Amino acid sequence: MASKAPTIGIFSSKEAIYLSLQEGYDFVGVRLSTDALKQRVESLEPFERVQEFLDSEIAYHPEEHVNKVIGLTSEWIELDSNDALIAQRSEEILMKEVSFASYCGLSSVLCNGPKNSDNIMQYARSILTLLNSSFNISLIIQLPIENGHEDFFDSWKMWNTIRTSCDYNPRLQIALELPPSCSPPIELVNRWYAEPISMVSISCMAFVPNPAGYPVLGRKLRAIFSLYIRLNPKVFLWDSNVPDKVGESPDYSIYMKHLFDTQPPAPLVEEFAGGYKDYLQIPLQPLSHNLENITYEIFERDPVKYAQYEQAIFTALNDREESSVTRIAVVGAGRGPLVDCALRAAISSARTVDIIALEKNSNAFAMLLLRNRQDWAGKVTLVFGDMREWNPGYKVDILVSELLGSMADNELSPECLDGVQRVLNPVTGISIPSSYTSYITPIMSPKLWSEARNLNDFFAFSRQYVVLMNSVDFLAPDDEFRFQPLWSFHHPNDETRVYSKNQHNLRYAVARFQATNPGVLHGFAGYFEATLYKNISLSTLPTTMEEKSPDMFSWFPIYVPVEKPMYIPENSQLELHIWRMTDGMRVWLEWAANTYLVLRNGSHIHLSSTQIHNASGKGFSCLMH
Ligand SMILES: C[S@@+](CC[C@H](N)C(=O)[O-])C[C@H]1O[C@@H](n2cnc3c(N)ncnc32)[C@H](O)[C@@H]1O
Repeated sequence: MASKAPTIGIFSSKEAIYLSLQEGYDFVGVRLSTDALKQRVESLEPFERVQEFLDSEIAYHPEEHVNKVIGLTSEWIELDSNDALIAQRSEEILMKEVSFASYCGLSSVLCNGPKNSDNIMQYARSILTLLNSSFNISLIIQLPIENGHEDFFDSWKMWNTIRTSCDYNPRLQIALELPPSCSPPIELVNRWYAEPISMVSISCMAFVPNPAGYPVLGRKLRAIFSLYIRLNPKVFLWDSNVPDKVGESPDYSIYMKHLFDTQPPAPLVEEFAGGYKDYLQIPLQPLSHNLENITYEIFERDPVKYAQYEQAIFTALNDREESSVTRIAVVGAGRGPLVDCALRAAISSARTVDIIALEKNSNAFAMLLLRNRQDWAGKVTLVFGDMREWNPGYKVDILVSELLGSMADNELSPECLDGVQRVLNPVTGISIPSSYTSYITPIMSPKLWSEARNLNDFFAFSRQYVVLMNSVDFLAPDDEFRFQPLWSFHHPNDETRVYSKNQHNLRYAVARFQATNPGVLHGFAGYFEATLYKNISLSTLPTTMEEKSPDMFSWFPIYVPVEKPMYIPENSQLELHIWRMTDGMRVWLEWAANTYLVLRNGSHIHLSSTQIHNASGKGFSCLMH
């Protein structure tokens, strides 16, 4: 279900505003000028200017419902006309209409989209002039999801040129028009989903009567619309007859609200963290910082992660001699949820265990002391300190840890576990997790990229961000190569390969992706899979999470941004170079991307490259101490 109540509006005249609102609409779209303006403009000599509007040319004046009105600019203007005079007059009129709308106190106006891709730069320049001449008002450009051109992406390409020319101005938004007979491919539907759609516009002609005579949308339109509902856009119904009295016009608003109400429930993660959609968070550094109580509390709300750990410990215990006593060390125990898992697994496997809980955060350790007294009857051995310096004088059988970040190793699990594996029985010892692998895919997301830029921080594009991704489109086709593995870590590590200054934990990977459709690279999305024990795993990877750890929401993906968005033409290859670097004190990522055009004969032409981001970890690194 959409998270907010829908906002539904309809075309109206100034006189019918009150009536339309009484009919149940949340806003109305009202013309700003009348046909008299068009007639006067057509009769002007080429050297004459439009000057001020005449009384008969103004269709709207400020009134009490001004906050529920969207101004509709003149449909007949053509910023992208081949005729220079028409283009110039159009810009003049649009400037006047927007200025008048702003004076009236309207917060947004709806403008016709471009029609002529040959003159798209002309259109874009006029829009930028308009944005620069107004400060409070948003320009919503109406664009069809597809414009009937042979190239399905033609309408999107025009938008992309305008948006890029206007330097991603946040007051430039889209009213995505869903024509009654449209049948766009899913790649195009998904592409628009990543764009700043503030409105979906549907002609009232698209409604057809159902058997009971009520207006409804056809199956295809309903399916497309149902996806965009998740963006909480305004819905604008146009082509309607302006009613003279309440109850006269068909019940479009009731039907649209019904459509919102009958959407399938949102994924669990959205119920839990819907407010965090597309919100950039700097990754935690649980090794060098002490986490707050609330952070632990949020971790502990995900039942799936702990169920998987419990199952892994249970299976590992079952694999041990029935009569043996198993020493389990939970390292980085936090407030103790994995200790609970180990205790429950011991009961269900009927094994005798000796549990040690180690934690270096003195605040969380206070909680472990309390829990040991209140919940564990003092049976758990508590150790305060850094696991890398722990010298218990005995070996443990199972080492349980959860030190994973959104790209698996980015919270320095490898560095911590390398340091503590000395205490693991070298022959039969088990590490839970036993391995993990990071995955990556290129993404287009004007939203995430703009959020990073709006941080106004010199190092904004040197960091990675944890994000519940929503306004994102994948640039690689939906096949087995969309998400590519970068590197893995295994525990216990082969000690002969542990070098000084942490050099054995350096990694370098090159991932190559085909892009069949055009797009813009705004960065990469990172995920991980972890094997806890045998076939018991955790996954945040969209292709395997359903099978391995369904409904787990402990980790959002990571956004690895690129500083300059890079246009990706159709049939090109995208190459990511990514390094996990370390100097023995810190660990950081560096990354860069290249694009190549793939010719029919299979040869590649280099198109462009990004800089290497975060060189020497100058912008962002994780401290090892
Ligand atoms: C992601 S939290 C997990 C907490 C808990 N095990 C859970 O699953 O809810 C990681 C914990 O490991 C601790 N930690 C990280 N590095 C550590 C180290 N080198 N030695 C001891 N504790 C560490 C942190 O303080 C934090 O409490």
